Formats: sequence, structure tokens, C-alpha cells
Amino acid sequence: EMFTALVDMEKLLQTEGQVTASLDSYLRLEDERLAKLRHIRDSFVRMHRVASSDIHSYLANPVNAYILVKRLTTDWKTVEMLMTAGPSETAKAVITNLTDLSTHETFPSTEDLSGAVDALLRLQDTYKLDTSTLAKGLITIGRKGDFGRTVNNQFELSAGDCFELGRHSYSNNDFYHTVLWMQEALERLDDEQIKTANREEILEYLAFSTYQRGNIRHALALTNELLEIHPNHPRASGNKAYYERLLYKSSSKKRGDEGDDVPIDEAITESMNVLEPKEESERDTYESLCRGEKRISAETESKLVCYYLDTTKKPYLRLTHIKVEEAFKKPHIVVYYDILSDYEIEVIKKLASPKLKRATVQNYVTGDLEIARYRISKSAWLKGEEHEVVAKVNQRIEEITDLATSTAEELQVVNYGIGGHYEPHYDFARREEKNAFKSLGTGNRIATWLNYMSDVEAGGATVFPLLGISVWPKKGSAVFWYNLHKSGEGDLLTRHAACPVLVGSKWVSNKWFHERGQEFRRPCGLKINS
Ligand SMILES: O=C(O)CCC(=O)C(=O)O
Ligand SMILES: [Fe+2]
Repeated sequence: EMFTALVDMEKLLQTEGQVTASLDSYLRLEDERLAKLRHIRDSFVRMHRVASSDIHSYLANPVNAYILVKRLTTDWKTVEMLMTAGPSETAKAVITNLTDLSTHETFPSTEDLSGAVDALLRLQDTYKLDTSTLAKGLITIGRKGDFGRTVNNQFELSAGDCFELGRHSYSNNDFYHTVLWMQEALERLDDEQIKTANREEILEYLAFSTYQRGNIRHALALTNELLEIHPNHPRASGNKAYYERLLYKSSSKKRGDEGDDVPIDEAITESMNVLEPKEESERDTYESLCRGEKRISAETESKLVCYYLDTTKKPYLRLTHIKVEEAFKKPHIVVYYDILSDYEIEVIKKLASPKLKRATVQNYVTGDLEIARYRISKSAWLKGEEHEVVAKVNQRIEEITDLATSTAEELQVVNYGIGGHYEPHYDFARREEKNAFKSLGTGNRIATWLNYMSDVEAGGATVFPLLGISVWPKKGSAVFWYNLHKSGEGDLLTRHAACPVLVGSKWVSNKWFHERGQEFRRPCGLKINS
């Protein structure tokens, strides 16, 4: 699929170019065909006008008689041919051409379409984007919580697009967004010259979702509007009666009358009207960190420091200055600046691009690798032997961290497309995950090194919900942390996530270090949480 990585989406622009060219040639052929038909029609009209003004003298001329016959035989055949076989033939040639194209992978599938819709809805949710603004193609958010910057766009969503987004929300049981998108679809439909959606269909979804949200009175009004357009609508009158009954019941209840007992209806209306104050979930914290909201105290933050790495004992790095910034103390999470050069990044991206595949996750129970909605990106693995740049980068990471790369996993290169993300997770395997990393035979993932290989225009932070910090991608920099305590126990505070990319493309690469080989580099501790 295409939507999972931005590099693949770039190919779609070429496809769009090819489709445009094919459509151009079809329209040119169609224009020619119609021009021929118009020409024949005009000559028919001219001849008919002249002939009718004086039929006898006109037909007295044998040439004219011949022409008339010819018009109604050969010329008519041509007209028939141009009118019937014409459009489909022209179209057939162009379609064959396009189908040839679509058998190659440059054509998006319906799965890509639904992935793109999913991504838009995820972005709207995570970044609290306003429906109308989004429909106008405008996005107002920047990096690092620098809100208020508007990313401009010339293209807007049609009523039909908004309807599809609403339908998608509906199939996810997300009635809140269904209502927003269906309302937007209705507004847009009013302004459209060529309608891209059907008012009745929108009203039906809108009414039902409005009811699901607990506003029965408004659901009834919308259903009445639907009945005005389509009095015999198969479901509307039943729904109308149902809503009226619910309203009657709740009003008679208020008056103190005992209505008939219809417990289901009441249970629905009552549970819908109660909004319980609930504790902030991990999801809420994660999303607020993605939006760049501050979650650590000024005091904690004030203790974090910047320094230069001591490179005196590091042969390859002795002459370099490496800037380090602490992002958190315990667990110690640090950001290194200017680690990869633009050239190295280009080489790594070039090597990885042809190998990118939808990223997988390990099934917790079976140990199998599978694709999951909570991790949307494409990734590839690069060996040190593949290119001297990869070998050099591995070497550099080894020197900076003092950890052995010989037992580390290969360099994983990841590209996230629009909406691409990785929800909160641990990089290490929990005790109950039996098969994790068994085949590697090098123990658990002791530490994570993550290179940022692009700037991201908006979104795409790496966030740690239990710590309340966000690390923002900066081309060339890297973030590093230990996943395991010295005892070998997993550090539960290292739970982290990659926020959805809102604007731009995010490239990262990472090195996962394993326990074996580090015995003298990071000796074990005896205490559980040391
Ligand atoms: O891309 C990121 O910011 C984090 C990626 C990550 O956590 C992972 O790949 O395990
Ligand atoms: Fe991770």
C-alpha cells in the first residue's frame, strides 16, 4: 500500500501526470469526434435549409439528388459510427492504456483510499483540527507547539469527500465526527454547481448520528427534512415515529406521568446524556504531547542540561564536538546534535527506498510478525557491508554510546507518510512475550538509538507519555535511551510513541542494541531498578 510512506506517495504524483496525459489525449480525440459530428450536422442543416426553400429546383439538379442520397447513406453511417462506436472506442483505447498502467504498482488501491481517509481522521483527532478549516485544505499548527501557522492549500474537499469522511467515521462508530463531517457535507453541497453527494443520504447519516449523540429533538428535525424530500423513504418514517416516542416519554417522565415501560429506549437516552468526568487516559496525554503541550514541571525542566560529549577517548571522534542535550534525567534520555550529514542521510535514504515495506509488529501471543493499524510506516534494514556510509554510521553510534554494534540489529530505516504514526509501545520485550528476539540469540533490546533524517513541517514528534516529554525531529540529530535497567528488568517509564505526521515527510533510522556483548561496557546491577 501507498499511504504508509511518503516516498511512495511521490510516485502517485507521476501516476497523476500519466493519467492527466491520457485524459488529455482522450479529450482531444473526443473533441475531434464531436467536431466531425458538428461539421456533418452543419452541412445537413445548410443543405436542408437550401433544399426546403425550393425543393423542386433543388432536386432538379442531379448533383444535389446525389448529395441527398449520399447524406442519408454514407454520411449517416459515419454519423452512426461516430455517435455509437465513437466514444466507447476512443475510451477503450485510453482505458486499455490506463489499465496497463494500473497493473503496475503506481496505481493506488481502494485500501490506499481508505488508509488516506483514516489518516485524515486520525490527524483531525490528534491535532484537534477544525472540520471546516480542514475541508478548506487549511492546516493550522506548527512544530514544537508553535500553533497558529497556517499551511496554505489551493484545494478543498468536495461535499462528496466530506460525506466519505463522515461515512468512515460512522463505520468506526465515531458519531461525533460523523455529525461534523455530514454537516460540512450539507453546507458544501449547497454551494456546488455539480453536486458530488446526495442530500438524502447525508441527512439519513446525520439524523441517526445526531440521535446517537443524544440530541433526539434535532435528529427528529433532520428526519422531517428528509421526509420532505423523500416522503416514501424506507426508513425515515419508522425513525420519526421512534424519535417522537422517545421525546414523548422523556417529557411525560418530566411531568411525573408513568409511561409504558420501555427500558431499552430509556437506557439509551439516559446513558447518552450523562458525561462522567474521567481520568486522563494515556491516549489523552499522548495526543497532548503530540500537539506540543508542556507536561513537565518548570522545576524538572530547569535541571536538564546541555554539554559537549567527552570525545578524548574516542579515536574516530576525537576531533569533533558533539553537542548533547538532556531530555529527561531518569530514565536518562539524551539528544545528540549534528550526528549525520546531509550526504549520509541521502545515501541511507537511497539505499533503503527500493526495499521499503510496510512495517510490522510482533504479535504478543503468537510471536508472529504482522501489520497493525497502530504502526503505520514503511521500513527497510541496512547492513554495514552494504555501503561504507552505513558502516561509518554504525561505528559512530558505537563510539558515542560505548555499546557494541556487533550484537545490535541492522540499521532500520523508516519513512512515515501523512498520518503515519506508531502508538505508545516499548522497544524491549516483556517477560511474557515468549518468542521475542529468540532467533537473534542476543537477549533483549537494551537501548534504542534513533536518528532523525528529516525535519518535519508539523507533527511527528517522539513522545514519552509517562514522562511527559516530546522530542522533535531535527534533521541530523539523534535520541538515545536505555530500555532496560542495569538489572536487565525493562524500564516501564520508557514507553514512547511516534506522533502522526501532519505536514511533510518523516524519515528516521534506528539501531537497537542488545544485551549480549555489553557485559563489560554496561555491567549488570544487582538492584532491581538501578
Ligand atoms: O519514529 C519515532 O519517532 C519513534 C519510532 C519508534 O519508536 C520505533 O520505531 O520503535
Ligand atoms: Fe520504539
